[in-house]
Amino acid sequence: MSRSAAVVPEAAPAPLAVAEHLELRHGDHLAVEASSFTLPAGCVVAVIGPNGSGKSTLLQALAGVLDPAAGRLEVRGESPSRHGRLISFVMQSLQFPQGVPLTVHDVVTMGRYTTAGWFRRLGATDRAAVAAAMERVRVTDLADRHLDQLSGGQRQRVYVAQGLAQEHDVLMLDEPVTGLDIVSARTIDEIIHEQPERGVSVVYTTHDLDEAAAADHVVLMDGRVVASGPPAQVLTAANLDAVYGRGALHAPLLVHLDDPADCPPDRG
Ligand SMILES: Nc1ncnc2c1ncn2[C@@H]1O[C@H](COP(=O)(O)OP(=O)(O)OP(=O)(O)O)[C@@H](O)[C@H]1O
Repeated sequence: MSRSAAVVPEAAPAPLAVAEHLELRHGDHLAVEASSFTLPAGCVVAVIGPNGSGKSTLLQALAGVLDPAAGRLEVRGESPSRHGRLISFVMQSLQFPQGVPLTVHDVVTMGRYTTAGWFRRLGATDRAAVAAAMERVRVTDLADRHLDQLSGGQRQRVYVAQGLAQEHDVLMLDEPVTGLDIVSARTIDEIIHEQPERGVSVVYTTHDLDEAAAADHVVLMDGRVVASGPPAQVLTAANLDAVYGRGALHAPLLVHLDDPADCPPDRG
């Protein structure tokens, strides 16, 4: 008796994050009004919007350092605060304290402790992860310099190295290329886009429309999530007019859309 193989529908990949009527506050200030969206996993997600539109606030909530004021937010099916140690979060370099007497090597190594455990002695694997991260962002030659002796752009690269050294499978970066020279910005951009092939999901904020257009998924913000989806659906003239003002920006040329991303389809 011949048996035909049952056709099992492929399960939809689990999203990276799901928000329903999410509200975010800093004290009394409502920074992000009720927003609902879904972010795909294994992709590069760019968050874009004007100054003060809530990008950093949203990233803080996704990274589990700011609790929702209302609504629901899940990252990989759980409250993000439960993932604190499983997400690499690179803040804007301006938000880091100045005057801390640490070397570049110390700062990158600190990132590794979030993976290894604060009270554990770091082993060969940890040291290799630190060295590889410093090499990847080209700060190895700065290893013994104090942070205070670095330019803003060099410091920014050190913090990206700290995020990479953690080797978590979610990497969140707040304006990682702001203030970087062309070569450094390109290096960070390459690092961001090589993460999905390593199984790492990336969420990062940017002010650069072309960068957002090159992402797999875009979140457009203006005090709330105005649109969330593939760049061609989000970065439309109508959406950009609504957020930045009529005619202020031109929708980018979305050439990469002929080359579909390997991301799961948007369900947001
Ligand atoms: N710690 C804070 N306390 C009070 N209000 C805050 C705080 N951080 C941010 N805000 C306010 O929340 C809103 C969103 O700020 P957020 O930093 O998320 O914007 P952003 O889009 O990242 O801006 P930018 O592009 O300038 O970095 C702004 O109105 C801002 O003034």
